[in-house]
Amino acid sequence: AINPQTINEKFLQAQPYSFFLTKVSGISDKYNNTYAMDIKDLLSPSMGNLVASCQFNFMFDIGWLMKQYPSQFRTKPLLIVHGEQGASKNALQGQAIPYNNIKFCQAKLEIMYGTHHTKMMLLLYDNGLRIVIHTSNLIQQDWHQKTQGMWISPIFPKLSDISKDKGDSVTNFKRDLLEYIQAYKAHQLKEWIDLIMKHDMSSAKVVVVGSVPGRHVDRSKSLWGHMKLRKVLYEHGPSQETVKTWPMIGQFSSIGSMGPNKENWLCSEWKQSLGTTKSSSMVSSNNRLMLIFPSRHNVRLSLEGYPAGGSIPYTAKTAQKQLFLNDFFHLWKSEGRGRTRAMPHIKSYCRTIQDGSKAAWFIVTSANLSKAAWGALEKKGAQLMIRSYEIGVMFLPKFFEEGEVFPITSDPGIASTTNKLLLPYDLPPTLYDKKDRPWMWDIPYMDLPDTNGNVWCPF
Ligand SMILES: O=C(O)c1c[nH]c2c(Br)cccc2c1=O
Repeated sequence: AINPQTINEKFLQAQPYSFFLTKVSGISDKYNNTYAMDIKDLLSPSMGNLVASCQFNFMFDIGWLMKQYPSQFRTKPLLIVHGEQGASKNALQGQAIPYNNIKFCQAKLEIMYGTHHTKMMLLLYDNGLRIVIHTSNLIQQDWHQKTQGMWISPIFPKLSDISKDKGDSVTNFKRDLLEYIQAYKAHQLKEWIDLIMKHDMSSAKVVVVGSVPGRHVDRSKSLWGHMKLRKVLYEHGPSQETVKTWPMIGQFSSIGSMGPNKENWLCSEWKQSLGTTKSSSMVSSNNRLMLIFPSRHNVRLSLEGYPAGGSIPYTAKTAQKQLFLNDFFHLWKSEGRGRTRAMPHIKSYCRTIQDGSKAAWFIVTSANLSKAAWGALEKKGAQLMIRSYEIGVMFLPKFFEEGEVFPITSDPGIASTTNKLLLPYDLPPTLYDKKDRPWMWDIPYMDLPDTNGNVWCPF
């Protein structure tokens, strides 16, 4: 049905990829009625009769979050997994004083500058368990006028006790999800680990790509970050022959320090991982890397205006050290999804044919373009150092019975009448104008007013 009327119809229409964007206030309904979910849709009784939930995230407004649950679910046990320490940890716990159903789990962050970026919902119903892996903070403005992504699992049924089958899928979704959650080594997560073990996730078609802080060596080196991506592409990726001229695309809402030049990390180890193909990890330098990141004018003309930039924390100090990135930048454009003015907080990566009609793989994740998120090889490649917790899911054609590549589109109308994977932005990407610059959140923009007639003075 091109115009689904119920949450369930919307969910069914988006299968088998089950990749949605968040609803955006202020754009035509036709861009919100299909392939888009609001947080209230996710938590609605139509999705399942909630028994308990677990919310992994970076930023929380607990009062607002509780209002997103239907009233009958607001007293169900809720575990909040966060990365706050000290005073901000106390402040977060202070927000939950009125709610005696809320417990906390502090993810340990033992490496400097690491953060708990992971955004994931574990939703336990009376008839099974659903996982949502997404990109939105649990604050109102992350669900208002931004482009955010989410993968919504089916309801995984309970394993029949007698079944010896451990309930995993061909993509080892369950094994990888358990390995990720076990890496927290947090006693508050034990009951959720036990619950995951008891459910049948054999229908999961996506691959988990997560990051946990640490200096990972030997077998662990390929469990996380861009080395997990490299391993998955080496085993399940496209043939070198098929994609040898295909560009790689990174799309994100913040950028870390890339080092002194593109050879330091971006176009060496990171690009090598994105460019890995079945049984071959060489990537020819002529494979283009295109980076989609909001420009100053993207932000100025957005629905939120300059304040959208408050969630695009790229600093002038970091930008100044890496002007080589300017050759890679492309605009945020999402005419197909009606979201050109809904600034991206989604992070996604893919490899597509130049004309944008096919993709070899697609990832939606919490991970921005940073060594902290994806990891940096150290000790001559013997260890992968990751600072932050991240999680995302990877779509590979072979697990969706698609040949070697996905047909893709950015037009929901086309997606609804074919089985094409629907992307969040327009392809091919559009280079910045000569004079445009990447958005930086810590410098003033006084010369031109934004959508709401305001200027930006971040002091
Ligand atoms: O992973 C995320 O969601 C985010 C991480 N860091 C942020 C900073 Br620093 C400032 C403003 C927004 C964000 C943000 O949204």
